[in-house]
Amino acid sequence: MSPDFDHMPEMPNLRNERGGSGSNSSAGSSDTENSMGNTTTHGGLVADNLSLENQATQVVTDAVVAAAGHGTVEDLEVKDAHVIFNTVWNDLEEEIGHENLRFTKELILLGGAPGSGKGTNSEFIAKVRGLTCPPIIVSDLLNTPEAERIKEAGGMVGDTEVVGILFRKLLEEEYRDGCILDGFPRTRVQVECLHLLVQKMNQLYREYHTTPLAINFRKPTVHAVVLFIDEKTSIERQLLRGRQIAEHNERVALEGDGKIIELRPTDLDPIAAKRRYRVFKEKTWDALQSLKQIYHYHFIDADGSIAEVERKIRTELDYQSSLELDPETYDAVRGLPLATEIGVHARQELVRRLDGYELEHRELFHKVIAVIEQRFVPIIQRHAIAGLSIINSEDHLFDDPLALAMVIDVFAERGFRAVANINLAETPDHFDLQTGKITCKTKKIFRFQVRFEGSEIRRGGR
Ligand SMILES: Nc1ncnc2c1ncn2[C@@H]1O[C@H](COP(=O)(O)OP(=O)(O)O)[C@@H](O)[C@H]1O
Repeated sequence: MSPDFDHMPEMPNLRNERGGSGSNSSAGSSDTENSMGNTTTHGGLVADNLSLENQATQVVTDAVVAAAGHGTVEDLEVKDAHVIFNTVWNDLEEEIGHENLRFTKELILLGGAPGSGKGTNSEFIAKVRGLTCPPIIVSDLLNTPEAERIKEAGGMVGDTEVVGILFRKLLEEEYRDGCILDGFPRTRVQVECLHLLVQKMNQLYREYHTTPLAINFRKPTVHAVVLFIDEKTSIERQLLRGRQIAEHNERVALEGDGKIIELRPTDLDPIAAKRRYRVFKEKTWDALQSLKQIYHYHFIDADGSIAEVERKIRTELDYQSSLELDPETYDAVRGLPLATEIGVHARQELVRRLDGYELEHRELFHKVIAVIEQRFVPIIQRHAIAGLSIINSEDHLFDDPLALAMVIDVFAERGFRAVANINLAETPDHFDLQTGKITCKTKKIFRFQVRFEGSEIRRGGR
């Protein structure tokens, strides 16, 4: 196995192959082409589809900024969350009494970008889960003048306020069997507060388990349902909602029948709608993803018609419950990504990686692009009909694994599917007449397979 791979960053579609001296690797210099891909592989390391990026945007809370330099962002957020949680919890306990801290049995956390369909699908999800109470729409709970002002600007209300109001709401009798939380958690601090709440609920369950009050303290279950849409769809749907509500309110004003619905300024202004989506991406997305490590996690690709999304939600919820995995088994596999999730994210991650190359490795990136343009593209053009080119290169540029990853990503961005192999070809270099020992020279050959839609040529004769 090539030692290069010991230090190789994660990269997509990169294979390491060791070819013996008999391999068909082209030993010539520069880039060569080959129309047959018959490489010999000997137990090479395969590192397919691994992501290069590890650049998740960090959420920085006010407290973190204030305390900068005293620990990691995560540590500080956990501390923040403990302070917030303990304050809220102690207040509640004092106000209503320990044995009245009766929370819900089943929490369904409904998350997703603005416009992803949380409001649209919450009734359907309630039906599927057999819940009759209305969803708790967290942003509707936040209606103090200060909170309204923040919401109108597309920002997020402070964690202390959200957690305080929400926990109080969750204690209402009608949510005892379960409830849908539309729009919580939205930050990592809120995720931490949720963990602490679930811990307390579990403690209460254990405490009252063998007492006559046990029915009020059932073991909680938590499901996270995450609806995924991209930025463009998010903005389109926010604006669509704005138009629908404006039309509805006009009708109500004209006919005097029905109720005026609150119209969010961000639903009328494309720039504000975009800002709202960005806030979601920076602060909420990672927080939602982290839920899959702990709770039942349902990722839904929410692109498509309302009926299609409903179908996906039903399939996902039915599927997970029909598996009836033992909790320990489920715990063991839950951290692995779902196939649907990977497919949907692939494009976004590619964009993020490409932008990262331009920002952080500009010189190498432009060298790679130049090689592709000047040496690879002419070869590919000659194989336009076959839709497959195999290009061998000995360019030392590719000694850097990042350069190989760049080739694959650039091709992917342009609609090609590329795979890179490294062949180590050993050619006899020296023959010792006395001992009979042959010394070989190892040559590294980078082989790129580039696939694309070939051209249909109608054969003559008809
Ligand atoms: N699958 C869908 N296809 C088309 N429009 C949708 C879909 N889901 C929701 N919408 C529309 O998008 C807008 C925003 O949906 P909403 O449920 O209010 O999103 P959220 O609560 O996640 O912000 C609404 O006008 C809704 O009718």
